[in-house]
Amino acid sequence: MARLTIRNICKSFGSGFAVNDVSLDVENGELVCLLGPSGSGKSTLLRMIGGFERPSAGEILIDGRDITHLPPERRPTGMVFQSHALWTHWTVFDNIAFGLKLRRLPRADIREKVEQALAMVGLADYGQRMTTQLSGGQQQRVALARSLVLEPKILLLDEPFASLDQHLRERLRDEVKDIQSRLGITTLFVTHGQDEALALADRIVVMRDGVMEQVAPPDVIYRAPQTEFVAGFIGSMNFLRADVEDGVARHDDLTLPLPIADGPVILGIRPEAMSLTPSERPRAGKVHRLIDFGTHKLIDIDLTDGTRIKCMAGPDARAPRGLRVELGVSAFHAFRDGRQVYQTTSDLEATERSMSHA
Ligand SMILES: Nc1ncnc2c1ncn2[C@@H]1O[C@H](COP(=O)(O)OP(=O)(O)OP(=O)(O)O)[C@@H](O)[C@H]1O
Repeated sequence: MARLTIRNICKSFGSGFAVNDVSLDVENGELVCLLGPSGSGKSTLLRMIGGFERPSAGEILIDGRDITHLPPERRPTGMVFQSHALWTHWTVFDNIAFGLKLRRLPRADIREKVEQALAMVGLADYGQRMTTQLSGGQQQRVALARSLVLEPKILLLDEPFASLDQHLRERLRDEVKDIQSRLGITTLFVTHGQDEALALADRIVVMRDGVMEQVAPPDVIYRAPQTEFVAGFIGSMNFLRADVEDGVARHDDLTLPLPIADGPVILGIRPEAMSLTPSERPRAGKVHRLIDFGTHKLIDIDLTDGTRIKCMAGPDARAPRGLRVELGVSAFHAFRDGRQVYQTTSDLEATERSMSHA
């Protein structure tokens, strides 16, 4: 168990910053997901923590000890990469034992630790196989065991399941979460999959262009996105352009009370916060199509200003194509210049509740 402190860390490649002045504290046993689009600096940040990239500025501390300039092998970190880089001419056992042999542990200790690590990742009987005889998911498990066996204080995972199919990815994700919470190991997990981050993380760091847009538990990120970017990146969000006048936001298809200064605004409304009722108005929004997901339905609506939005409805909902509808809204966010300037109390209450549990 360890505490990780990142202070004002920067990394520039040539003229641009891949990571720009990032500061973050990760608590003992916490699992933090770095989430963001391709090129947002997630891997660079992780690689600096692991010692595979030299920061241009800033400090990295583990339990208060400055490790900024130590090489990877002298850091108490273990890293699992997207491509597992196992030694293909060695057995699974030898792959996992390698780091322990470098540390010159007695053979009996090595055997015991490797067997424990294999059991932990569900490969107890696979020690004598060659790594080429394993599936992609099993190879990633070996990569994980190879890191865990060294008992790192901090585990760093860089999109470890990106190359696996969805089903296997979900299974391994759950297994990693189980192992991580059982061992209580402080973990950073890079992903560009929002589902993965929402399912795994104690806290999510949303990154964009090398900076942190928001750092918060998953439900806070979902319910109280601080920027328009975070709102659009996590979950599904409908964005509507509206104008505020005298505390009311007006859009062709929607009017909402909005106690902020007059002027243009972007409204953000989740599909599950929208409801529909049939309309008599000839210029009301119109059903484009309905997709049945079994547990719920998703209805695409074409609004009069040409925007297409999504509305979530129950499994029995019906909405024939072309039906005119009025929109109802139970919760929404408002953004100006990319920043959140207002959100409804129902969302705020949910956020405050979850923060008081954190
Ligand atoms: N060795 C390098 N030399 C030059 N530029 C680099 C290098 N490594 C990363 N970059 C640049 O730094 C930026 C951040 O890259 P990084 O790999 O950290 O992003 P990422 O969020 O992990 O993306 P992905 O999800 O695609 O892996 C990108 O613009 C990338 O092109």
